[in-house]
Amino acid sequence: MQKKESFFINRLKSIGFAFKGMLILIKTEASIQVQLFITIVVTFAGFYFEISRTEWLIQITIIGLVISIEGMNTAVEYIADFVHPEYHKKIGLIKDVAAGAVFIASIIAVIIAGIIYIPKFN
Ligand SMILES: Nc1ncnc2c1ncn2[C@@H]1O[C@H](COP(=O)(O)OP(=O)(O)OP(=O)(O)O)[C@@H](O)[C@H]1O
Repeated sequence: MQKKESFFINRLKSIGFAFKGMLILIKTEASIQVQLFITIVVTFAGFYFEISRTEWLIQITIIGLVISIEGMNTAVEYIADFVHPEYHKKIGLIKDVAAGAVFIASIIAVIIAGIIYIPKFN
């Protein structure tokens, strides 16, 4: 019983830490703020163009993917700056690769947006 209680309390604490991390990302990361603005715009677009249930699912999934990877990219930047605050070729490579991951998800997001919304203008 004691063990079970501490398990749930620990899980609740973890959710608290994760929530704190999410707020830090929203408050401090310009790229996350831009992505949240885009999220608001495409959410309005989704209602305006009355996109289908499947289109909503895909739209929400890709938004979640882009913002989540952006968050991981920020974490990689924090680690890189912590372990090696000075300029280093390897740190540049690590940050570029992390940014590249966000870029891949963003390209896919733009393609998905095109597939969903371009036909609505025809
Ligand atoms: N310590 C470093 N050594 C070498 N190159 C670096 C270093 N710090 C940054 N860079 C280069 O500058 C780029 C931008 O790094 P920075 O940490 O400023 O990210 P950012 O512009 O804040 O990215 P984001 O917009 O995703 O938060 C890196 O991708 C890398 O090419």
